[in-house]
Amino acid sequence: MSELVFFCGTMDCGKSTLALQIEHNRSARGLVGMIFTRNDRAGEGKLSSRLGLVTDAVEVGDGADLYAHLVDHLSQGRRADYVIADEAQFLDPGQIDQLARVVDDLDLDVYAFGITTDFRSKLFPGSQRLVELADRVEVLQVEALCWCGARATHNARTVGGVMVVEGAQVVVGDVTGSTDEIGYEVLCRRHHRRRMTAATARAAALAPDVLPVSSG
Ligand SMILES: Nc1ncnc2c1ncn2[C@@H]1O[C@H](COP(=O)(O)OP(=O)(O)O)[C@@H](O)[C@H]1O
Ligand SMILES: Cc1cn([C@H]2C[C@H](O)[C@@H](COP(=O)(O)O)O2)c(=O)[nH]c1=O
Repeated sequence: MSELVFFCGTMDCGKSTLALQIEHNRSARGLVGMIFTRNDRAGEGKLSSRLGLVTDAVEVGDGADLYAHLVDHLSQGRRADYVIADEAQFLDPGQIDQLARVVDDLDLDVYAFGITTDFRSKLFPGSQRLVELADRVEVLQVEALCWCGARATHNARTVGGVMVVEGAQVVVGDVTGSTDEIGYEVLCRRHHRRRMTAATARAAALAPDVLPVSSG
């Protein structure tokens, strides 16, 4: 029986790497995948991992019908044995319904990968629909870590290392701490709630009022 599986986790926990491994293992056995993505950092029509692997993919545009795309593809006599959808948080809820229909009506496995919550710890609409519809939700087991060493569960958006809580839900970016630009950092819930990033924790530790006071 085919399945809709949602592989989720924070940013930088290995979702795209797993998507590429699933693709590699199936194509090594002669299966052909249909790979969808949206807004990958490597550019349009790419599925990329921080480990350096990248593959071509179909860029999903606003209003694209993923079920119709597969039906067209198959009716032209072309193959698709399974479907991968990376950056699935950026798909709209209707597109997630279309993926569920691919499973039920075309009998193809669909593996979707994405972050569940945004920088304000609110569900992305696409991820919410995946949680509602998926046969299985798998949280990735390679833990991304907060600067404090705890398991990272939340995604923070930063500007110059400082966590921000205002702005558009979608801003493509990375976790490599850049200076003034918008970036991201994964945090545990405690430090996300306190808006304490690695940079602000470091600054607080160096502040004069917390330096040891000499008794002499
Ligand atoms: N230089 C490196 N050496 C080993 N592993 C790395 C390196 N850079 C990144 N990684 C691994 O890749 C993971 C990120 O993989 P990626 O698939 O890009 O994540 P996601 O799609 O979840 O954002 C990191 O959590 C880490 O485990
Ligand atoms: C938290 C958050 C993230 N994004 C963007 C940033 C990245 O481009 C992707 C996540 O990619 P990854 O492969 O999982 O690292 O999502 C965003 O647009 N809005 C957010 O709130």
